[in-house]
Amino acid sequence: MSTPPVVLTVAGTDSGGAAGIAADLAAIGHLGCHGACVVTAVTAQDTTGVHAMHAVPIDVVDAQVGAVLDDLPVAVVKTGMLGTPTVVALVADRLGHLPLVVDPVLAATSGAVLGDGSVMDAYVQELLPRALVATPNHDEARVLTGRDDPPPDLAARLADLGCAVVLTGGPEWRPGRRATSCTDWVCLPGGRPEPLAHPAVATSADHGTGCTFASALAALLAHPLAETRGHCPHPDAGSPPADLTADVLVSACLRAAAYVTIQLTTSSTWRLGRGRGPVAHTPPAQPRHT
Ligand SMILES: Nc1ncnc2c1ncn2[C@@H]1O[C@H](COP(=O)(O)OP(=O)(O)O)[C@@H](O)[C@H]1O
Ligand SMILES: Cc1ncc(COP(=O)(O)O)c(N)n1
Repeated sequence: MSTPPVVLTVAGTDSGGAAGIAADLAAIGHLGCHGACVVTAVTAQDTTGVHAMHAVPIDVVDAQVGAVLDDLPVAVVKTGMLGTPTVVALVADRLGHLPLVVDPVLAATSGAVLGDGSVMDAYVQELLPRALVATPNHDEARVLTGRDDPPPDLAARLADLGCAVVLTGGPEWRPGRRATSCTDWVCLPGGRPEPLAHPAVATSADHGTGCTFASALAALLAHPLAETRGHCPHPDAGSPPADLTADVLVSACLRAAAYVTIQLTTSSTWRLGRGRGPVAHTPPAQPRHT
C-alpha cells in the first residue's frame, strides 16, 4: 500500500467508544487514511448519556496541534466536539488554512449539551466561514441558523456563510417513525440544495453515527485533495484549500453514507449497553465503500 493521506480529527473522547475520537479513527482507517488526533475534551459517557466532561487545557490542545502540524502532511482536518469558543477560535486560527470538514457538534444523541450558545456563535462567526464542508444534523442546523425552516432552506442559509453544507438526516426518519430512506441535503455556496437519499437501517444502535459520517466524508475527500495538493510535509500556511466541485462532494457523500449504512447494519443486531448502542467500528463487512 502506498503512503495514505493523513486526516486529523480534532474532537472529544467517549468512554463508551461509540462517538468522538473512537468513531473518527475507525472510519478514517477503514477508508484508507492515517488518522491523527487532537483531544479537546474527555467525556465520561456511555450509551445512556454523558455523566461528566473535562475540557482539555487550551495550551495542551495547542501543543497537540503543533506536534501534528510539525510532523505530518495533513490533507484534511475533521472537527467534532470542540466544547468551548476558545477551542473553536484556535482551530480557525491554527488549522483554517487546511481543508476543514466541520461537524458542528452541539449535543449528543442522548440530548446532553456538548456546546453551548457561545460555542454556537463561534462556529457561525469564526469556523464555518473557513470550512470546506459543514455536516450539521437537522437540530444543529436549526440552532446555527436560529430558524425552523425545512432542511433544504437551512442548508442553503448555512452555505451562505461560505462553506459547502451536508445537512444530514431529517424528521422523516427520526426514531419512532418508520421511514425506509434517509435524505441528506447537499449545498455548495451559491448553489441549489440537492437531496441525496439512501436506504434507512432500522436500528437503535446509532450512537456515533454523525461522527462516523463526517469522518468518512473527510477520509473520502482526503484522497482527491491529497492528490491535488501533493504529500508536501509542510503545506504553506495561508494557501487556500483546493477547490471542491459538486461532483467530488456528491460522490464522497454517497460513499460516506454507504459506509455508514454498512456499519449501522452490522450493529443493528448487537446488544451493547442499556441505551442507544454504538454504531459498529469493526472493519466493514462489505468492501462497497472502496
Ligand atoms: N438509521 C439510519 N440508516 C441509514 N443511515 C442513517 C441512519 N441514521 C443516520 N443515517 C445517516 O448517517 C449520517 C449521519 O446522520 P445523523 O444521524 O443525522 O448524524 P447525527 O448523529 O449527528 O445526528 C447521514 O448520512 C444519515 O443519513
Ligand atoms: C465526545 C463526543 N463527540 C460527539 C458526540 C456526538 O455524537 P452523537 O451525535 O452520535 O451522540 C458525542 N456524543 N460525544
